[in-house]
Amino acid sequence: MSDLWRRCLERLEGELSAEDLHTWLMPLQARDDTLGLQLFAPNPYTLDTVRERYLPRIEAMLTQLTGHELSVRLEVGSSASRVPPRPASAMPRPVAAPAVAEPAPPAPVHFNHNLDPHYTFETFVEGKSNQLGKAAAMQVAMNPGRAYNPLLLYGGTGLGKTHLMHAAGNLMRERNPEFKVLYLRSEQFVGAMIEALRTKSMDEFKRRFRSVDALLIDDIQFFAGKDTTQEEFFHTFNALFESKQQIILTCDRYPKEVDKLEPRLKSRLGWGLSVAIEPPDFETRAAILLSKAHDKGVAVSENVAMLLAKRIRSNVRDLEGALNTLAARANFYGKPITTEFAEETLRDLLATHAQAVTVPNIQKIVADYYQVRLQDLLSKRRVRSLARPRQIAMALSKELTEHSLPEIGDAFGGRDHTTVLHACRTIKKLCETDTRMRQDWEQLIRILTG
Ligand SMILES: Nc1ncnc2c1ncn2[C@@H]1O[C@H](COP(=O)(O)OP(=O)(O)OP(=O)(O)O)[C@@H](O)[C@H]1O
Repeated sequence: MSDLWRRCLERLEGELSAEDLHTWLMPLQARDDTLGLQLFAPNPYTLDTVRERYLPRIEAMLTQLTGHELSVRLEVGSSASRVPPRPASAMPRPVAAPAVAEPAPPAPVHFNHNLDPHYTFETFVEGKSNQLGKAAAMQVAMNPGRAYNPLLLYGGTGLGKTHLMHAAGNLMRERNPEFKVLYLRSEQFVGAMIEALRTKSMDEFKRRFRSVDALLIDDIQFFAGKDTTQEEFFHTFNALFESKQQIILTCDRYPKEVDKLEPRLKSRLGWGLSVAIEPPDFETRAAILLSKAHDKGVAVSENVAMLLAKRIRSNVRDLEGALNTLAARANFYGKPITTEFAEETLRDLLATHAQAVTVPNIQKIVADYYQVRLQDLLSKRRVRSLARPRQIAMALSKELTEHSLPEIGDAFGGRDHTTVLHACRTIKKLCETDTRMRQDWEQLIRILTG
């Protein structure tokens, strides 16, 4: 690790909470030379957060440590795989003005340059939860504009939608380097449109968006309530669709359920294929961890991967964050990542994830979710409106806590363990056959573990 960065972290340790430090700054890799400091974030999300929340503080601290203002460059990647920064953008500057970071200018919209090369199908771990999404994204990448148009990937945060979208874009480019792929987050689309309106260059805006071979827009739920944007997107969509240019979109839920999204847009989104990306099961979580660790060159045993996969169920981003924290800590202290080291290092984080998942908490959340009274949920009444939520709460208790069947039965008004077992089997079967049930189940897991 860069010595300068290590000293900067040591100083910041006194200022920031341990959780913030571990989640956002420890996972960064650093390289410094006479020209400046380069920080590598493991993913775009960390990069954005560090830039927004911590960059001014980091810059001020570096100025303090070195006595001059130092150029800090932030990018996604790893210090092992990068060439040194170009001198022109990294000259040390004398301290003339106070070390306050200027707000970052809006990112220009460039074709192709905005695809993350690390997000490929090879680095994507397949499991039951994302199989369909991966297959569809691959199909689209092999036959852009022809397989499914638009392809819409939807599901909770941090489950790999962006990864798959980039993977499709990268594969299109690999198969045809001339292919113009434009990826952007929906906020960037909105920003570009506002800018075009302000500078009266809507024609240029339209031309630019309609001249791509594939348009990839992330998190379209942010279009909700933005009528002018939706109007413009609608026209862009039509133009692309008609000339068989590929559209790939992601959304944090099934678009029909997004309020304030125009009905005609919702209907367009349904023309192609919509695929749900669901939270990965235990085995997939462990496999993802091992694969990420391998990619980052971090030695992690199966036991450690299983420990994290068992305790962190919320989403892959959280899992990856935990791995980055572990890697950075192990590097910092020069220690191997054993299960004891992982337990110790991630104690607070694991406790936060475990906290929500108690049987009483599950009961309360399920009662709220189905709008039944807690005392009714725990009562002996057998009406269907209570029986089903009760079975779900029991099955969730088995899935998410370490309690035994008899203990869970006790917690539900002294029921027999066979009743709990029956509940678990019924819910499992229903999840396989009933979409609504599966959505409820996934949603509840997200609420409880998110
Ligand atoms: N199956 C997987 N295999 C490998 N990595 C994965 C997988 N699923 C998710 N990830 C990783 O998890 C992180 C978060 O994924 P991503 O950003 O794609 O989530 P998302 O679903 O787009 O979330 P959001 O809606 O918050 O943008 C990324 O680093 C991604 O590489």
